[in-house]
Amino acid sequence: MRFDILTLFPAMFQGPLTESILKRAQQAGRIEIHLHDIRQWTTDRHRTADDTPYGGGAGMVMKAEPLAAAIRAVRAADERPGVTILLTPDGELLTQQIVRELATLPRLLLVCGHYEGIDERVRETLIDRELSIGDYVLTGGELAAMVVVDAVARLVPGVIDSESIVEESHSDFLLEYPHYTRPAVWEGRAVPPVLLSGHHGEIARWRRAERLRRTLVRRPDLLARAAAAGVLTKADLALLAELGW
Ligand SMILES: CN(C)c1cccc(CNc2ccc(C(N)=O)cn2)c1
Repeated sequence: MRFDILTLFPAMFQGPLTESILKRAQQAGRIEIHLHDIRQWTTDRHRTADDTPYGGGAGMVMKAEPLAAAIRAVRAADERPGVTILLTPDGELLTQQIVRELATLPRLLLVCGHYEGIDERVRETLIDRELSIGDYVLTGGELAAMVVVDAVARLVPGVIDSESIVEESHSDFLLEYPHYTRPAVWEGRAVPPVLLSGHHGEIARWRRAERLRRTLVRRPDLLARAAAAGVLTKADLALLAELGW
């Protein structure tokens, strides 16, 4: 899978995309990440990529010409079809479902807006999809782009061993069960005995119950979605009834 990132600050990506899993994935050729400095497509002496908003108001808006030229040039750099995504607080909220969908694509172009955003005419003509990583405003789309690359890349085959793809959390809407490892007692706190029992059926039941209980307490909204999606079994519903749901 190929990621193209269009940004005014390519240096911001050193670190998250050049270390650990994403670095190894690139070395192994599972993913390619290409960074593009939008300023490369400015044409004036001052390399102007943003300007004041028509109609007045604070902040700056990213200019259409350099951004459009950059998107078109980057798209043309590889024949694989890609989806061009703008990271913006106004976008569709990113979920694991969307991440799974994006991970099936051959290519993603991520546009990192800055300041107060980008000229609307670029959004209308060249942006295929707008995504937000959460309801908060950042100084730029770069961190949001890194989150998208991280979440999507980890689902690309061969990037992490399939066993450790903890797809269950959030794939059926339920939160994770609690995890423990050695020592069996730590500062006087013992690991739940069922986990040391070796009874795999009981362990599975205990884990499912914990996922339901934690989701009920922390994310009742996810529980409602799980019910609507029909992923709760009769046993789940019985247990949730006992918990007062
Ligand atoms: C309209 N506006 C302020 C704006 C428009 C486009 C880009 C930017 C750059 N900042 C971002 C980007 C993404 C996110 C997110 N939540 O994904 C938060 N902040 C801001």
